[in-house]
Amino acid sequence: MAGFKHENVESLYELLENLGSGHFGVVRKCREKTSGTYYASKFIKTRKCKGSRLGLDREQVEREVSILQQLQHPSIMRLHDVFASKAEMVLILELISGGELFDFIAEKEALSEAEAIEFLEQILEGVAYMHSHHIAHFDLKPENIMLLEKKMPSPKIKIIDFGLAQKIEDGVTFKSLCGTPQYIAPEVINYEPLTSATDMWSIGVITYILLSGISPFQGETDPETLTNVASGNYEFDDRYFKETSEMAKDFIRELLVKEPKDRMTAVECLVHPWIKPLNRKQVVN
Ligand SMILES: COc1cc(-c2ccc3ncc(-c4cccc([C@@H](O)NCCN(C)C)c4)n3n2)ccc1O
Repeated sequence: MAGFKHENVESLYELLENLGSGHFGVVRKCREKTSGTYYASKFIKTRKCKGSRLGLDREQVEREVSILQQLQHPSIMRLHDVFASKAEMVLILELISGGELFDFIAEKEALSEAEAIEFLEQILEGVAYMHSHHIAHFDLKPENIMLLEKKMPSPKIKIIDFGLAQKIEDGVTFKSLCGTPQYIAPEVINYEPLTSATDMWSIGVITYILLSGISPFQGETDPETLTNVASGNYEFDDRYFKETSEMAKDFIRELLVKEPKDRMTAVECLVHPWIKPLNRKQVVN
């Protein structure tokens, strides 16, 4: 993909309906005029000056673009083109039409272990790939996992929103207080160095939610949620986990570990017996 285009995005793309919006900006469906291919276009207002509270830092968006340009994996949404003007940047992205995993879970309340494993294996392959490129996402949550198509027998997932992602450099400490309370790891709250293990905590939380429909650390308020995360205390309430296999609980236990270096890596998760059964006896329904 070339560098940033400076012409008007509408010279090359026909802008269509709004798909949604969020902290990141607005996402619109669009159609590339030359090929007729449909994409998603993410419009991001950039700050006019350093002190301004409106818009995102240009460097922050350039970092997201640089990270996306390094990632080509089936589980990670693809960046196709980028436009930049004085006050706005537009990312042209692979169109993902199946909605958020968050909504998929909400409709089903909880998934079977086999369904959860099918999603998690794809998420872990994408995360193992990004970690192998020394990139951490730092905002993994069901809202940032989208389904490529609705109603497919085996839905394909896409990880989106790399707005908080960072290159993890050896010897370079990265700390941040960003993220969503119920998914962030204890080291984020304690303002300690963040690493790829920070993503693995979030995957433990996502797994817990996929299997139960409830969130392990969710409190009545954000401060209460953060206190629960910092304590690392959670339980497998029998009302939601009585049918859950010990193997699945072990998988979660090996991720929701306060000490980052003691958590499973994405590669270790992919060979955990719950994800990759060693024999038929270990296969879950
Ligand atoms: C690259 O970063 C982003 C990509 C996207 C993205 C990429 C491809 C794509 N195809 C369809 C959509 C889409 C469809 C419906 C709603 C949304 C979005 O507004 N909500 C999903 C994002 N989530 C962060 C709430 C996005 N998207 N969204 C959304 C947010 C991002 O920060």
